[in-house]
Amino acid sequence: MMDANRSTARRFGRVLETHIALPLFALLPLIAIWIATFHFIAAERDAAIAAARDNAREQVDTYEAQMVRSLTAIDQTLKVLKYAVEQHGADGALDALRRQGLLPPSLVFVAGIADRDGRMVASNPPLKPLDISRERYFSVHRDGETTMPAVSRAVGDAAKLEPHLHFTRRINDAAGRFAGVALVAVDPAYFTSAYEHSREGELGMIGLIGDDGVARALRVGDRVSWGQQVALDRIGDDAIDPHPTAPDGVVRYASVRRLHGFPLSAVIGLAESEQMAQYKRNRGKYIVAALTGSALLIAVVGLISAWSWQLAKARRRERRAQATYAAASEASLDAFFVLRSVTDADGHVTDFLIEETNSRAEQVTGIRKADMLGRLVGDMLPFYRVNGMYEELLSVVVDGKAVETEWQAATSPAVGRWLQRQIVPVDGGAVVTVRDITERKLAEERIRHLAHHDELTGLPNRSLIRDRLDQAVLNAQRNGKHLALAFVDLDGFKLVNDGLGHSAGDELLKEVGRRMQACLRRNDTLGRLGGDEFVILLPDVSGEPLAITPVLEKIRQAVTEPVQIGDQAVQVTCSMGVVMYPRDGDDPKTLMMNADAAMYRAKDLGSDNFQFYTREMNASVEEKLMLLEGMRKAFDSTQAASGIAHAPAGHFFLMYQPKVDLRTGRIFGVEALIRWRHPEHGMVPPPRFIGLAEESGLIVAIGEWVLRTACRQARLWADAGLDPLTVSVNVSARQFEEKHLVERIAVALRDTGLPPCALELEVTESLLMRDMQQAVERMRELKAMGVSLSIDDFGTGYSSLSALKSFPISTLKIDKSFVRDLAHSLDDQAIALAVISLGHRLNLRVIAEGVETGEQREFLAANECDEMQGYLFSPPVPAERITEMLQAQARRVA
Ligand SMILES: Nc1nc2c(ncn2[C@@H]2O[C@@H]3COP(=O)(O)O[C@H]4[C@@H](O)[C@H](n5cnc6c(=O)[nH]c(N)nc65)O[C@@H]4COP(=O)(O)O[C@H]3[C@H]2O)c(=O)[nH]1
Repeated sequence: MMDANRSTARRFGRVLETHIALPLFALLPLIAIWIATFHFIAAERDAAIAAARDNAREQVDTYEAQMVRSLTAIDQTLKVLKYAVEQHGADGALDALRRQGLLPPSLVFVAGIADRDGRMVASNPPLKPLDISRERYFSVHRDGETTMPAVSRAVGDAAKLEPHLHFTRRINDAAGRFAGVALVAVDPAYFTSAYEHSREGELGMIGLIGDDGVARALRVGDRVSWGQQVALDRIGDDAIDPHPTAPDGVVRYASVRRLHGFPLSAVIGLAESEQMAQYKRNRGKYIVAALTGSALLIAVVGLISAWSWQLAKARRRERRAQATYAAASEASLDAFFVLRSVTDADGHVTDFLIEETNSRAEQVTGIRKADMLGRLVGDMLPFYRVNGMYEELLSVVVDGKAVETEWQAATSPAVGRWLQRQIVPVDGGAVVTVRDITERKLAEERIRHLAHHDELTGLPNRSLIRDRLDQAVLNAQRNGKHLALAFVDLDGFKLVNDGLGHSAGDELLKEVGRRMQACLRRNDTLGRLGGDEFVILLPDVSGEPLAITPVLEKIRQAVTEPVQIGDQAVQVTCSMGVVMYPRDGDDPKTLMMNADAAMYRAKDLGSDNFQFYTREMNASVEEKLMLLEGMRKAFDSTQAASGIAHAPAGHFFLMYQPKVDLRTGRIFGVEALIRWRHPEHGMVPPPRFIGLAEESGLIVAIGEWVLRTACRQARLWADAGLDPLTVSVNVSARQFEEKHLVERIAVALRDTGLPPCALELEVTESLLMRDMQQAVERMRELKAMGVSLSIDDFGTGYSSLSALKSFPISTLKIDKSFVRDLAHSLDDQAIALAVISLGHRLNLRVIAEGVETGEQREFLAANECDEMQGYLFSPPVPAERITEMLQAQARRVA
């Protein structure tokens, strides 16, 4: 209902708008103009008609009077002629009248006398002989007396060729008998000479019409005619209606007067076109004036309406825009303020007045909208003169350029929130929009943090470290200072990660990160490159490596402290490679490369230490490349020359180290150990190239070659009838994890014909811990095949006892690092004893490697270690030497 009312009101309001109302109102004067015009025209026409009628009447009256006078004079002449004839006879009548001066002027009138036979007997002026006996009027006169004279039609005759009218009267003799006719001949033009152009116009008609309806004289303009038939009955006395009239059919206001005493009527006709000409001219003028007035009115109204329509349209558009803007700004998440500049007497802007705002602005300012409108910003927010906002507004208003600023609010209710204001100049002021961008800022901050930090530890990541290093190098360059960069790699982390799971690994990394961080100063950077690799940047150090040794040692020790993860305490160490700027490189890339090299050197040197970079380290990187290339070549040529007992330089070959039963002293097996004689560098020890082969993946192919060669050799020994031997082959992690390991071993055994029980695979403790479940499955398959397994280097890793229980192994090997100081180190003794008793408790045989001295052997034997291998008995030797040993042993037994 309300809506309907509102829309009606709106429609009504629209009607009242000038561009609609004005044309409507303009119709009134327009109609008035035309009513008045037609009224004037009608009045004019009536007046013109009335004037025409009056004219016609007046003129016919005048004409009538003239004609009566002329005709009476003619009739008088006739009567005089008649009397004279009766008195003097036809011959003397004219002379008598001439004498008396009673004859009419002969120029205009011809007075004549005809005898009873119709012959013209006398005339003035004298005429040629004329006979009128056949004229109608003659017979009329002959046949009887008439009261009025007869008037002939205009005729031309023998006496006078030009047509003329005969006015006649009967002449009687003394006895009253017909004696002839008195005649006056008159030119018809005589009766129309009263025609005046000024009165009758060019088309006016004036004339005498006989009672027979035939015109005796008729003049239109200058032309005089006669003889036409004129319908007198249509011409009334009052010339009421104009109608077509003789002789030309022109429409005339005509009026007729019957002439008393004559068989004639006087007729006046005034041409309607001439009588109404003035009226018509005036009518044209009125219409032109009305048209001009209307056109002017329409033009003015049209212009005003168009202008008003444009104005209304613009206003409507503005209103709609304002409504849309108001709705949009109300719904907007941005606060907005429409500010009008307030100026002083000199025209300088001194403050800004709030003209419009929205509800969001209430939330941002904490001030009600009603309290803001109409107030000066300076009164409402006094601090705006000190926080730069006023200057900004001023510059926008003065320069006419929009500005955008982000700031953190320092006052409530938005205190602490990030806001963005945009000031846009408008006519007479500015519009300020304020947006809360806190969420965006936080998200940006978070993205920035994520982009530059490691998610797990929250430490700077590679890109941020690189940034800081770049910055630190630049600073050091500029200020002539030094900086140190250390690459830290955790030793044994993989074991924890693989053995205890990734979350344990993650915990360990976080804890180690925290500890290292605790050892550093605030402007040092600790970052994580990924995996178990960390980086430490000490941006401001003295150029002396010794000066940073304490902090490095502190870090090393902090890392080494056991870490409690769940119910288990784990321990890792770290290897650090350290470089100094500018000593070890003058750009970030070189520094990082060299720190990496130094870190690898620390690893090579047995881990749990830090190494300062030296030039030689890079050489070892080159050496690695050289070794890799050499290994590839060596492997190819070894393959090609397979079967040659003593391999030439550049080939791989195997040496065998006997394994001896500690109780009996008999050789019961051998360990196959690979050897590589480099063509230029001579013998390359396995620790130098096995890791590289592992890294490059070459170990899989090399390992298979070792396996097949060792099996073939064992088969040769068996075939030679020597004591049964078990050949042990080292299997590296990469090899062990290789998909087809079990098949490859089966094929090698089948190809060489070696019984599976004669083969033992040595795997390292750390290898098994990488993926315990898969490792156990593999071992079970191998055991099912008949191949035995032993754990190499036992005691160096983190094998849990429960894990060890589930491994299907037959032998535990005590690492030579524990055997080395067995005679003196109580710790090593304890470890050896623990391994022996653990092995025995799990029904495993225990073998000690690296036995070099009798003391070591005694200790091991005394503590029930089962087997041993080491230089004490024999270093690794070629196969032939083993053959000899076995033969000697056989001989001893025999
Ligand atoms: N100090 C000392 N050392 C002794 C003594 N007796 C034997 N050794 C050395 O101890 C290492 C025993 O091998 P490992 O622990 O399996 O350690 C091996 C093994 O892990 C790896 N390796 C050797 N050959 C192969 C192979 O064919 N395949 C794989 N995957 N690894 C191999 O290289 C390591 C080193 O091999 P080698 O240099 O041949 O070094 C051998 C051997 O020469 C001793 O009384 N005192």
